[in-house]
Amino acid sequence: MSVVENEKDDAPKAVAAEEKRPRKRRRLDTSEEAPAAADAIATTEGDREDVHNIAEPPPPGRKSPTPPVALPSFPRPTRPDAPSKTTLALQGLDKALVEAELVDPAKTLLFSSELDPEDGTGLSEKARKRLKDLGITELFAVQTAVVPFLLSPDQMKSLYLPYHPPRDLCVSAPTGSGKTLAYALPIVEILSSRIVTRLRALIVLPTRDLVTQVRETFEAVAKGRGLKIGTATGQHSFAHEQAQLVADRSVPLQGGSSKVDVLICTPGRLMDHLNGTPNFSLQHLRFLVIDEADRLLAQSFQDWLAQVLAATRPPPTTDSATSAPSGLIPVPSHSSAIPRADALAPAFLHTFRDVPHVRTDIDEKRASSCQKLLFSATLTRDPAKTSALNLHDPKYFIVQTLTERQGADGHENGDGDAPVLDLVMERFSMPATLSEHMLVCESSVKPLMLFHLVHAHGVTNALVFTKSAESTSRLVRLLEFFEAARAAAEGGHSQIVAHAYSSDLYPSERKTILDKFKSQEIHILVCSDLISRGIDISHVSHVVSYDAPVDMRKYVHRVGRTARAGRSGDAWTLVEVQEARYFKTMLKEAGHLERVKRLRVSEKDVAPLQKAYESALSKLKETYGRSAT
Ligand SMILES: Nc1ncnc2c1ncn2[C@@H]1O[C@H](COP(=O)(O)OP(=O)(O)OP(=O)(O)O)[C@@H](O)[C@H]1O
Repeated sequence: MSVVENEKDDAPKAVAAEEKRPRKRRRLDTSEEAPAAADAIATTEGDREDVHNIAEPPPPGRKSPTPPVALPSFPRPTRPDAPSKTTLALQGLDKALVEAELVDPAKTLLFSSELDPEDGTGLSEKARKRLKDLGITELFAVQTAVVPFLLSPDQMKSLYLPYHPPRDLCVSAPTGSGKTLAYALPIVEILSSRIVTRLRALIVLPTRDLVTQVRETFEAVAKGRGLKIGTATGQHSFAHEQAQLVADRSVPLQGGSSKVDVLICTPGRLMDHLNGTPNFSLQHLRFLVIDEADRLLAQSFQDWLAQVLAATRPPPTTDSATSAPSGLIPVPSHSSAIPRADALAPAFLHTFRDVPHVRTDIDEKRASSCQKLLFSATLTRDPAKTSALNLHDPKYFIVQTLTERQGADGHENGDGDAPVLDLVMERFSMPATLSEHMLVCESSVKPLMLFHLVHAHGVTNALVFTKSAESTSRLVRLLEFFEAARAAAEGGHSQIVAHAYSSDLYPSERKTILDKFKSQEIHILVCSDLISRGIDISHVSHVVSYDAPVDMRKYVHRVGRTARAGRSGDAWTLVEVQEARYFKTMLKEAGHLERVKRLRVSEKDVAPLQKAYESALSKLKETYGRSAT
């Protein structure tokens, strides 16, 4: 009984189980109908509906008809197109860099000497007048972008922006395009509103010579604006510099005690003051300029960048630091310094000793007001280097000739090249007024080739770059012997005066030599890469790379010593036969090979100089007591 009952009970369950069990898969029909039905299957949406219709199960009671003839066929998966070079090059880049604003180097902005809010420069009447006195009547391309960016809107002119920190700025613009004025002008404009002196602008440069040069620009622009400008390069004793930079060193002052508004310095000396000068403080910095940024970011000297950035930021406010009552900002460890309320930067006010700040929910976060400005003709795109700067919402400007790849608006054309691509691929922009040549020759005839070029082109204002201080002095001696031999043989010739310029010289000697070169008492300055960056000598008509530069950055900076500020200039590179392939590949990779024309010099061309040259060579051998070639 129980068995029957059980059977009865189980029956519906069995049916249900049967229903749940998946139907047996129908065998694919391979009958003759199949191809016809398969033809009906297509890949369009409409056709797919047909496929579903075919696959409908037969109505109940009917014998199963021919099952679906085939599974729908879909297009074979194909490999996607390989990503373009552009896509690959832009991978992993900072969004800000990808969205860089392109500036046409030909763009200029004429400004009137009267205040004109319409021109969008943001320049005050005083600044316009000063520029006019300096003979500057228009802004160059890089300045048309950077000056308004830093001067407008109006709130950006504040000395402190603790609740609304300013955007940082990265600028890549060709050599001689006026980058110095692009940052000096807005800095002077903004700092001129100050009442008390604090160290508010720090300009870091890689060499002493550049510090001197940038100081001259600042002094020229800031004349009559009441700002104090200082330098720190190690040229003077440390104590002397300390006395120039800091007013009171006797007691520690929390807000520092600066005697200058603007400090222009090399990173090494900056570190010395940061670590060794009492009351030297960077808490009030409104501007941190890193000129020749790619070179300076490559220098890890004493981890200078990290230390400088740390000194501009307010110290953290952790409750665990002291036994301050709950809700009160603890007194930081350096609280032994004497506070002066007005001397502390707003973002540092919580460090004010003995005046605890009651923290509330409506307290706004205060940040450093320091705006970082990076400049170079060969700006790095290395994310590792730029990330160390901790840039705040950076804006990039790239001054670069519009190529055929790009539209007039600077945005990419059909082939997908973004404006930033040239920077990413290290295809640096060169001055349009520069003409470039290379001369491939045996290393033994390089001096003769140089002398030929100098005389054939009547060169009297040239920089000649060599690979070392030793080859600099040998070349200068040889040129002196050559000029003397030539004058003796031919008589009546005015001689070319050459001088070596190297780091072995004392700063005062270097200044004298540069001054003589500027006044054209010296016609040719033979040097190493010491002055290949940044140095601005307007009348340099020729740059000769006597020893070919080893990388593109060096090439760009060397040749950029001529053709500055819209003037024309020539750059020649002497390339030894065995170096030619490497040099050309370097240019090609930088997309620059077509710009550098080949120069050919025949034996006939140099024949008139041969005798004097041989005489000079034997004199040099006597002097050095060994082979001179
Ligand atoms: N608006 C202007 N009008 C006339 N001359 C200018 C203007 N701006 C800059 N100059 C001049 O152009 C020259 C080059 O400027 P600067 O040295 O700033 O170039 P740079 O872009 O910093 O070059 P580099 O990359 O080689 O350092 C300087 O002699 C400067 O006085």
